[in-house]
Amino acid sequence: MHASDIEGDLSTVLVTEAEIHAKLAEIARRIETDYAGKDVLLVGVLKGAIMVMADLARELRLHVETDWMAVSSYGAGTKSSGVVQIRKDLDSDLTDRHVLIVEDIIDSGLTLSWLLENFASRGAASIEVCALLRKPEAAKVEIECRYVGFDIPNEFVVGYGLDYAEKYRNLRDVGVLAPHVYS
Ligand SMILES: O=P(O)(O)OC[C@H]1O[C@H](OP(=O)(O)OP(=O)(O)O)[C@H](O)[C@@H]1O
Ligand SMILES: Nc1nc2[nH]cnc2c(=O)[nH]1
Repeated sequence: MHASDIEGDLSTVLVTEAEIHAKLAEIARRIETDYAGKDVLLVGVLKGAIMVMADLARELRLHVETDWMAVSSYGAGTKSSGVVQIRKDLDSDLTDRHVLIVEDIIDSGLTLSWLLENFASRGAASIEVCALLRKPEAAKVEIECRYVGFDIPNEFVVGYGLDYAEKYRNLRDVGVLAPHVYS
C-alpha cells in the first residue's frame, strides 16, 4: 500500500504539497532578508511542526540552529483544552538569541500565547513566529505572527505534521477528514 492511499480519507484538500513548498520558499526569502547578519534559533513545536521545520530549514540559505519544545493542549481530541503542558523543554539558553518559533498551525492561539509569554522571560534578543496555517475565525487570543503561510477556514485539518489521534501526520497535503473516519 502506498502512503498516499491515506489521502482517500480526506473529503477536501485545502493546501497541496506544491502550494506548501512554494509558500515556504517565499517565507524563507523574507526570513533571509529580515535576519541577514544574525544567527537564528529555529524553535519547532513538537510534534506538529516537524514537517514545516524540516522543509523551512532546508529552504533557508542562512546559518540556523534548531531546537524543539513539546507542549500539548489538545490531548487525543480535536478541541483545545486551554491547559498547556510542557512535555519537553528547550535544550538551548535563549539569552540574547534571535528566536523564530516554527509552528504548523495557529488555531485558538492559546498554545502560542502561552509559549510567547514563557519565552519572553528567558532573555531572548528577539522572538518572532512563523506558522504555516492560521484559522482567523478560531482565534481566542490575537497572536502577532510575522510569517503566515495560509489562512484557512475553521475546520479541523490533518496532514503535513498535523494529526488526528496521532495518525495522518505523514500526509503530504493538508485537508479535512471525511466523516466516515470519525465513525
Ligand atoms: O492555537 P491552538 O488552539 O493552541 O492550537 C495550536 C497547537 O495545536 C497543535 O498542537 P497539539 O497540541 O495538537 O500537539 P501536536 O503538535 O503534538 O499534535 C499545533 O501543533 C499547535 O501547537
Ligand atoms: N490536527 C490538528 N491539530 C490542531 N491543533 C489545533 N488545530 C488543529 C487542527 O485543525 N488540526
